[in-house]
Amino acid sequence: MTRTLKAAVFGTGSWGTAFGMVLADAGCDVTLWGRRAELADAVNSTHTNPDYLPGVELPRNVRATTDAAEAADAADFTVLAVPSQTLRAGLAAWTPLLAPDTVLVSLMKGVELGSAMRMSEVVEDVTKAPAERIAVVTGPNLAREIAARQPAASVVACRDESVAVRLQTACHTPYFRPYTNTDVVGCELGGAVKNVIGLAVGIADGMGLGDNTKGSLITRGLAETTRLGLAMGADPLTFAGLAGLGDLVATCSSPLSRNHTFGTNLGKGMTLEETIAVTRQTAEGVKSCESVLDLARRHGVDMPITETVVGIVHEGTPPLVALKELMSRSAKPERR
Ligand SMILES: NC(=O)c1ccc[n+]([C@@H]2O[C@H](COP(=O)([O-])OP(=O)(O)OC[C@H]3O[C@@H](n4cnc5c(N)ncnc54)[C@H](O)[C@@H]3O)[C@@H](O)[C@H]2O)c1
Ligand SMILES: O=P(O)(O)OC[C@H](O)CO
Repeated sequence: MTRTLKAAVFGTGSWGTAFGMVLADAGCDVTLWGRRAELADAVNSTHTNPDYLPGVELPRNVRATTDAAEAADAADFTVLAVPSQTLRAGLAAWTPLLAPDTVLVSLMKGVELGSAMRMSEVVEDVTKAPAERIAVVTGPNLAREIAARQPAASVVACRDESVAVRLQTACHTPYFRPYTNTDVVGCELGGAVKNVIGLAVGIADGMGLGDNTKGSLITRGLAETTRLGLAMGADPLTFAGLAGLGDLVATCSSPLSRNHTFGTNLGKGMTLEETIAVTRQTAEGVKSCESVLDLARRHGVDMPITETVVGIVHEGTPPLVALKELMSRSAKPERR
């Protein structure tokens, strides 16, 4: 008889909880770790996460705790689902508690400010685990839709393909179809930069612009993501897949996307402060647009849409002015 796999999920927000549900539906025993005792109690007593996934009934093999050691104990998979900019500090505290040889799984779609590290690099830096034991799950996976068990595909990326296959099996359900990939750099960049492009498309939507603008931003957004990926050693084909185009389309089309919604509010004329005040959950692109631009500069890559988003979000450039600047750049061939 095969042993039931154990998963610890650090982060009881919308994606940590929804992915915990996927793992549980696939047969794992799942322990969510969160900071607040009331939320852990609610998960254990009502089998719901009323703060992040109200109305969704969680499987009975999902439980929650505020005790990081209890969550981490004997976990085959340690899943990390906190806001990207908080990962380093949280993980430093959890590292001594991690099960030996656990596979570390990042669900996060951001780039660290200052270091410009991708999340798997932060995990490696803090835990000193080998890259072969660090995996990434990414793709068009809006948490609310996954929690409703609507069909979706995803990517499980790890440098060691056998580890990716193990995780693929552990999270494969009738509604969640994970594909493996060994291009961790490309998969992570796809996830992080799509949030920035999602902000840009949201801004355009908020300004009342139409589908030509959206199609152009998505396509040119993918072009600049691919340029950065190539400079960083990623496989350009990754960006035509779920971690690239797939996630970009989902994020840029959906009112469920926090990045898209954040952009829409800015495009409608709300200030950054007003927009932050009405945003309850993590919109990674707001901070990561700066670290993505930092990465682009370090690699000598031109990312005009990302630069435009940084201008609007962090430098107070009015969206209309930023758009005019973007459109008045000198003409160039499509493939350069
Ligand atoms: N929500 C989605 O649809 C979705 C899908 C795919 C990937 N992601 C990515 O997953 C990551 C997590 O997103 P989410 O949607 O679960 O965010 P969320 O805002 O719904 O939840 C974040 C969780 O982290 C906790 N948290 C905040 N600051 C913390 C800290 N300093 N230490 C520990 N915990 C802290 C919050 O209390 C909350 O439980 C992000 O990188 C996001 O881009 C989200
Ligand atoms: O709500 P967002 O904008 O963080 O997007 C959620 C997921 O990343 C979509 O795949």
